[in-house]
Amino acid sequence: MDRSETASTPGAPPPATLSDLEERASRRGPAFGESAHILCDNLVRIYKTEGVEVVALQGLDLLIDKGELVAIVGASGSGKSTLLNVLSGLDVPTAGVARVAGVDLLSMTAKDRLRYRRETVGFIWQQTARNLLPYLTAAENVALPVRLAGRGAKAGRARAAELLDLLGVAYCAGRRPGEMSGGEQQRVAIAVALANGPEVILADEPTGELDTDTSEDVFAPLRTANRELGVTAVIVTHDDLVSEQVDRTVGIRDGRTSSETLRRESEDGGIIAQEYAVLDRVGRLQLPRDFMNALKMERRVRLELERDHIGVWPEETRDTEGTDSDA
Ligand SMILES: Nc1ncnc2c1ncn2[C@@H]1O[C@H](COP(=O)(O)OP(=O)(O)OP(=O)(O)O)[C@@H](O)[C@H]1O
Repeated sequence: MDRSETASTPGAPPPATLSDLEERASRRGPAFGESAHILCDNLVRIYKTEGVEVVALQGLDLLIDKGELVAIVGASGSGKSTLLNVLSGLDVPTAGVARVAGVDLLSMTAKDRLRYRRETVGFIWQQTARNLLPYLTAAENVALPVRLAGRGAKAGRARAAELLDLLGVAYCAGRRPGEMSGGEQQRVAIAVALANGPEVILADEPTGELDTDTSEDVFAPLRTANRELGVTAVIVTHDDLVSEQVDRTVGIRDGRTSSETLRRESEDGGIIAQEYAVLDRVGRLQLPRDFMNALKMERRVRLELERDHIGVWPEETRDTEGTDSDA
């Protein structure tokens, strides 16, 4: 049957014209992650060294809303630092989409990149010595980015006083890094990262060099910055104290986001933590390795759609009751 026949069939809807199709396309829902503050869509980063390729990020998807405080966890080599380097504008991904606070990280000019690193994101490294200039006092370290952004020495001094006070290290204002403890240096480092009022702060193992008590002293100011200044915060960490106190922990495995733990307060004031597998846009998910090992799942699994869940069985099992191994 050709189109002219359809058009002339009495009672049949008229065929769609080009302008109908255009109008329908423009009515499509919002694009993937359109409202997210941080968006990574199918992010790939391949390092090439001496002819050898290492795929550090293999199609990583991540959405973080404005004002969230998120911990990123994963085994050594899973791609956490690579991800932070991309988000901080230090490194450029090989493919995919990376957008932070509306800035497209793949198409920035050198000038945009400088402005992005100076004003949109703040960064805190694990090594305390890397965050601060050793010959400047705490107040001078915090004032420096403000002055570099062209806001003047007076504004820099005022901002330093305000932030050092907020983060509980006002008493360190006149000290150089060598005259402060590791925890104090990291709190000053957070003040430096916040100096130009960034929309996002990124921290790579900020408590990694500290003992448990001092670790709390550093995590608390990050939470303060997140809650009181509304800054979106992403913290890469191995520290349970940090990962267990945020509302959302994202697990990375083999260069992809694999699982998420969401925490919420229960009615009796306790914390309920629920672990989820991450489902990507086309329906792929990674089963936790320990689940796969426990049921000897390899290569292929059998799926069955139930009324309110999907059953997943190892290939050879014909357990159609699905009582023990529903996923
Ligand atoms: N500059 C580089 N050149 C080549 N390979 C790299 C480079 N940086 C990272 N890699 C490789 O990319 C993969 C991911 O590294 P990445 O540093 O992101 O992992 P990570 O999860 O941060 O690890 P860790 O917890 O040990 O810091 C690893 O296999 C690593 O060896």
